[in-house]
Amino acid sequence: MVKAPIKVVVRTRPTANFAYKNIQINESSNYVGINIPKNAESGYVNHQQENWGFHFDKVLQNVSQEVMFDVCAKDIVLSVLEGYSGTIMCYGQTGAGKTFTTTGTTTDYKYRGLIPRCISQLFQEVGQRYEQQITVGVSYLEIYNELLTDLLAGSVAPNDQTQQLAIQEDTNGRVHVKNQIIRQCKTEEEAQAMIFEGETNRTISEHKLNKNSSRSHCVFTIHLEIRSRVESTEKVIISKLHLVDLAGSERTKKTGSEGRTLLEAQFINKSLSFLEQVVVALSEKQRDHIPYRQSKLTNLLKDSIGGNSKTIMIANIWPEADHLEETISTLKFATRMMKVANEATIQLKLDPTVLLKKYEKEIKELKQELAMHDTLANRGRITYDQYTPEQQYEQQVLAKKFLDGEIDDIEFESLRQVKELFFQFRNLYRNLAKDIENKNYIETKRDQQDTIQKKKTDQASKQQEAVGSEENKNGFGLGKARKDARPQANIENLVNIPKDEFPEQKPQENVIEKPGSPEKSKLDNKIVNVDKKVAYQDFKDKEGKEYNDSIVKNIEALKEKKEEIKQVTNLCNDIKNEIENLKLKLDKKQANKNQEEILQRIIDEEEYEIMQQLKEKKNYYKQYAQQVKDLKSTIIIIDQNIIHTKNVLLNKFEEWFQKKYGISVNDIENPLINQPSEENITDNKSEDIDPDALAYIKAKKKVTQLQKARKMEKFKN
Ligand SMILES: Nc1ncnc2c1ncn2[C@@H]1O[C@H](COP(=O)(O)OP(=O)(O)OP(=O)(O)O)[C@@H](O)[C@H]1O
Repeated sequence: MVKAPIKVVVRTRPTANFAYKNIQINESSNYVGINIPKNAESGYVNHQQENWGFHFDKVLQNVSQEVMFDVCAKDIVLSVLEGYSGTIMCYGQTGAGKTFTTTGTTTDYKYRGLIPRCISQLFQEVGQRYEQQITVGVSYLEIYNELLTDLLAGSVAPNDQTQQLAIQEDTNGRVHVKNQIIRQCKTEEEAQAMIFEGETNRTISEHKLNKNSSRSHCVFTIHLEIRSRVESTEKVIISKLHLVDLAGSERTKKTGSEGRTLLEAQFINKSLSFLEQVVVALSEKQRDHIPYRQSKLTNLLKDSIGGNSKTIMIANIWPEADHLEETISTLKFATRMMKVANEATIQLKLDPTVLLKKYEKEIKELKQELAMHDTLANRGRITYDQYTPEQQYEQQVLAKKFLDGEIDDIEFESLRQVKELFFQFRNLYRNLAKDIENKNYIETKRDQQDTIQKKKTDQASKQQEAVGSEENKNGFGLGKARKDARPQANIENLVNIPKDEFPEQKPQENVIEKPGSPEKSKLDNKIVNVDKKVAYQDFKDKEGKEYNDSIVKNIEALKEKKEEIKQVTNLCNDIKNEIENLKLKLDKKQANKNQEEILQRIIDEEEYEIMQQLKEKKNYYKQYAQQVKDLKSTIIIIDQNIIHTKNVLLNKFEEWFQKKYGISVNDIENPLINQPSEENITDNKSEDIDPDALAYIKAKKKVTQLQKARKMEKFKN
């Protein structure tokens, strides 16, 4: 942002009748002095001012058009190409050389004015700025009797009401002219042609002082749109260069205007006096209201005077004795103008095409993200802190359930959770791999022991057979009788206590029992007489009742909670679908918008209604999702309670069994009866199956999975 006062350059019109007695010009000190001797008719006591002295940024006398351009326009053109808007305006009495300065003459090339010279320089610069794509547009307006006329709109009558254009301000306070024609010019020639087109359409009124003088204000504007060719951005720099040829500032009485011309002159003076008021207001620091809206001229030049433009005013004076008053008036106004500070800024706009592409990309990415977050229970609470040990355990339980097939789906709440779950899966995989290794080791050991044991048993049988034949010979036949006495049904009906749930049996490597020895007989008798299932049921009804009841109660509660979570999940899904539908509706509405509506973020009633509904549904979704979350935690807790109580019950049963029968439950090797197949076990049915059987199945399933994993690992290696 550059804050700088408006620059003022004084240009004198060359004349053979220069008022040397009255006007003193010092170009090196940029000074203009005026002396008007006191009127003798005013008497001895005369307060009439005699001398005026003015200092300006530059005072130019008898300079060429080229020098004029170099001093006043060259830098402004360059800064317009940088993105700053600029204004060069010519002010002065009729005939002082405003049009000559602004447009110049068509008779001689060297007399061309600022507008054609600016166009030339601009196109030269544009041709050299390869890294930028610069679009040049031209507009030409005339303000005549407070009416705006577009000089590029064909030939129009000066006061044709239908040609009225409107001055508007956008949301950034930038001034625009509605319905104004901006001709895009690709070449310098095209742009130069616009000057002539405008000139032919310019309204010229007959005037007493100068036939050619204009009674209107003319604003020629070069519009630039600068895009970078190097980086892809939706930002477009927009800048304007106004070249303003103001109407003559002379007073009405002097022109001797009559009728229609008088009306014109009043309008001119009015709009110039409004311009003066704006300048006065801006030059006084304490003034906060600037009366821009009083006239079309001040409204149109709002950016140029006290706004965000780099502005130069050229005060054209006609240094002849006849025009001394007008000269003083022009120089006074010019001095005021020097007190006005402008704050030049680079103006940007967003290119709708690039912006649309960017939005499309953004929408795509957001949709992906949304899909990820769709199940997010509480969107506002995404955090990226580390999971606490409790949370990690929760995720571990979830991962286990998923691996065990207890749940088929995981509702992710955040990316953080996805990450954590991945860690947990890895941990589980590592642990399982270790387990498999250990189990394989134990199994190999067992096989070895079994082989040794088998060999020994075979030997013992042979010996026993030998003894038996001896006994038969003696008429006892005990061996066979004992064998038959073992009740087969009882063996099969032994209680279905999973072996895995009891402590691992230590391999009894050194126990070599002689068949028929007293210890072995005692053990065999015990096994034969104990029905595990009956014993376990008996235990559960009496000593283990408290634990068994707790398990039953928990299983009931689990059932209830599972039903509840099912219902709330359904509700959640319904709301999710409703949200999806509303979003689709909203997308559709937004797709039907035009670019202006998108840029101005215009929302109609229906869209607002959809947004409200969406907000409401999202709140409901949050509540239900929270309920699901709470229920899940409850279910996990109940599940853990069941497992824990079951372990306690089984341990107590083992103690009780040992006490009662003198052996461990594990000493009885028997298959489970009515063993449900793994395939038949589903979450829904699991509550109807004996929990112990279920635990066994799960354990078995786990081992199978471990073995599968092991195989897979071997396969991969
Ligand atoms: N610096 C100059 N060198 C040569 N001729 C000039 C110069 N300034 C003005 N003139 C001549 O003076 C005449 C009046 O100038 P011009 O039409 O530019 O005045 P103006 O201020 O624009 O008047 P109006 O307010 O009527 O538009 C023209 O013939 C123009 O060629």
